[in-house]
Amino acid sequence: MNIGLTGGIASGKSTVSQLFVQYGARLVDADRIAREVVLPGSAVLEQIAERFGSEMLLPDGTLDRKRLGEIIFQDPVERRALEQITHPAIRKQMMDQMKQYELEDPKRLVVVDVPLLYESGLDELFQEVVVVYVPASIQLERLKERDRLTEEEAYTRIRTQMSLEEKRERADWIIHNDKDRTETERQVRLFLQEKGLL
Ligand SMILES: CC(C)(COP(=O)(O)OP(=O)(O)OC[C@H]1O[C@@H](n2cnc3c(N)ncnc32)[C@H](O)[C@@H]1O)[C@@H](O)C(=O)NCCC(=O)NCCS
Ligand SMILES: Nc1ncnc2c1ncn2[C@@H]1O[C@H](COP(=O)(O)OP(=O)(O)OP(=O)(O)O)[C@@H](O)[C@H]1O
Repeated sequence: MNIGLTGGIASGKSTVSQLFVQYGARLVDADRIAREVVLPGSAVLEQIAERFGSEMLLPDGTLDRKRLGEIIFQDPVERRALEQITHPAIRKQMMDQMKQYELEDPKRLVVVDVPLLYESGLDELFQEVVVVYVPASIQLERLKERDRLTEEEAYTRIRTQMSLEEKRERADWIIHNDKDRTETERQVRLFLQEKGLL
């Protein structure tokens, strides 16, 4: 079985993914793939340098993620341009990994963590979509704290994504991550029990 796991920025997707892994699932992580497809020497990194300028590369040839982030989270045109370059490669790699894991062990759960799952219209690819939900105030606080952002910077990033309320409405299953990690783990176990996976 496969599930698509999504939510908002800093709502707790990685935290919940790791819990699924603890209970035996295999994980496909779109953020991680997004980092792999821009490694030095890749066609994607070359296209980014062409479109955004070679000043997007650090002296060691890797992508200056902070600098590119400052541009794309503020400007929808630039963001679209980056997505058009990166998303096809990310999607292909994601689907390849998912299919390979399913072939290797058809009974084992495959969790695919995709931040922009609904925004990119990928919900039909998965048997079920699980949304990791937190109220907006907690999302803002956790994002500010984790990424050392000001209130304004954190808001700007949150606003680039579909609201968590809308994602929650579309979800097949919701995991509430506003309490402590033990409570979140209880909900992960409940999901696995319901699906006969625990
Ligand atoms: C702009 C980049 C270089 C900034 O890197 P940085 O290391 O600061 O952030 P990181 O990649 O860890 O992303 C953190 C979170 O930002 C959010 N985010 C990233 N890209 C986008 C986007 N295009 N639109 C909205 N939210 C985004 C996601 O919630 C993600 O989990 C990077 O996010 C990127 O390459 N984005 C384009 C690829 C993409 O869309 N990735 C996200 C889904 S696969
Ligand atoms: N139940 C919780 N209680 C307290 N802090 C939490 C909880 N769950 C997650 N966090 C913290 O909130 C922050 C965001 O969590 P996490 O990194 O899992 O989110 P994410 O959705 O994967 O983020 P991104 O979209 O940026 O990849 C982290 O600093 C994490 O340690």
